[in-house]
Amino acid sequence: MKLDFDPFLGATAAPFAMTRTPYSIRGETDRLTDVLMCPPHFLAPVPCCAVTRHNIAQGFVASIDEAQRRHAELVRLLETSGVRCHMLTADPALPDMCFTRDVGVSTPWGMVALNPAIPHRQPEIDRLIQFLGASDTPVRSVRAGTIEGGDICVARDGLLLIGMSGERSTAAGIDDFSAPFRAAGWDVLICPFHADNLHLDTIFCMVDQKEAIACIDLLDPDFLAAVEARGISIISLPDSVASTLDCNILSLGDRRIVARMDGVVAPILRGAGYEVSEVDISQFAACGGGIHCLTQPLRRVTQ
Ligand SMILES: NC(=O)NCCC[C@H](N)C(=O)O
Repeated sequence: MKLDFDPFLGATAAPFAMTRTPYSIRGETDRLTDVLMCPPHFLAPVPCCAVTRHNIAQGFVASIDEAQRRHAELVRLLETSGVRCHMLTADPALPDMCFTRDVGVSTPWGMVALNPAIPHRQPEIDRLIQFLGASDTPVRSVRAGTIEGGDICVARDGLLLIGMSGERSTAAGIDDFSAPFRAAGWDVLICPFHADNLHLDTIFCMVDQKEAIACIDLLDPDFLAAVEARGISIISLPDSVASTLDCNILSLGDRRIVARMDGVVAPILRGAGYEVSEVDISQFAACGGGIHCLTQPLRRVTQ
């Protein structure tokens, strides 16, 4: 395993892009073939984000049985859709580890192990690196600032979108993560938003190469204008879906979407011509994460 791809920054970024890596993603809505997940055996509400704090105050206690059953349904759905699900081993000391999205990102040049801002999530990075050690994938680590995967959207070839609440992802972390993309000539758009919304993927997700769903009133107007200027149309969602994790969908590619059961997004996307499968994620949503957070895509292929 190669532990860094800093040498491929700058002028040499493009040649590196030509090398083959087992795990690689150029676009968030390309066909998904491999995903990294972790069973929620030790899921517990940690008061580290606004949604979870609210639910704890309402008396929420996680039901592990229910969470395991729903997670297994998500895994079955992905596998029957042709996606290989790779599993991390759950750890009683890591109650948020089922939200694999936040610890790593697959890029055209290999995997990036991120740097979570929340201390109890830091050890999840070691588990990711251990998992990747068994593959031939180059792995680069973010060393400056903090950045979490829920804020990163490798939207499509040449376009990277990053959310910056300043709490989970900071300017220094974003600079470090995005350096290879910039060096390879990608457009990088940064979206400031309120930290109560935790991550960009609670209020913005790509559903196709040229379409996204978004809580437009919670997003920076300049960011939205820049996204639209790049030919991406926005399906507008009400602000209320940020806390229900309804916007937090997973694209399987080919206009196939996995969405929250009984939410507002599934019927809207069906109406827009998408094939939508639904999973009950209420246990996870109460802990601050949805389907996008529960899945870390490792490999997508262009359609
Ligand atoms: N991408 C996401 O929005 N992930 C959800 C993470 C929830 C977890 N309780 C956290 O606050 O880190």
